[in-house]
Amino acid sequence: MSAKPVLVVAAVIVDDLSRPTALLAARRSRPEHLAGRWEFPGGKVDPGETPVEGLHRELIEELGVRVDLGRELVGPDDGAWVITDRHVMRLWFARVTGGEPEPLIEHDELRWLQPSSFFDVPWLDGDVRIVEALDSHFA
Ligand SMILES: Nc1nc2c([nH]c(=O)n2[C@H]2C[C@H](O)[C@@H](COP(=O)(O)OP(=O)(O)OP(=O)(O)O)O2)c(=O)[nH]1
Repeated sequence: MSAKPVLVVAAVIVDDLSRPTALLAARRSRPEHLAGRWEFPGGKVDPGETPVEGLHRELIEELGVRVDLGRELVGPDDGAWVITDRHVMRLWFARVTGGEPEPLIEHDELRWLQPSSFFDVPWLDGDVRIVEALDSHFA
């Protein structure tokens, strides 16, 4: 029997929640096997945290920003997104309300991407279908 998947929460940070034209992608700097690949900022939920609490904490730790959350990007796997054989991810749209995003830990570069350049960067394998699904949400 396989173990229960670990929940990862992440943000699709956009320029405008009601009419997004760009999202903020982050390049991982570690661990080595993920370094150089791009992802949605976020991380694992800690014991005792709700997913939304965990997401706010991760965004402060990783990017130094506070955000307003929009709606969840509901996925096809019981409402979430299976991203690896051990992790399942939930994502929310978000808009920065405090601070300027910086790659503080885990990342070494951030980039705003418009739909025409979504695939200019090499996403983590599990994120590819999420980025594809996002296209229809952008102006
Ligand atoms: N944050 C994030 N993780 C992703 C994405 N896509 C994807 O496959 N993953 C994988 C990478 C990792 O194996 C796992 C999340 O782990 P993480 O390293 O971000 O979690 P964390 O910040 O809590 O880190 P740690 O304390 O365990 O070091 O999910 C994504 O878009 N965002």
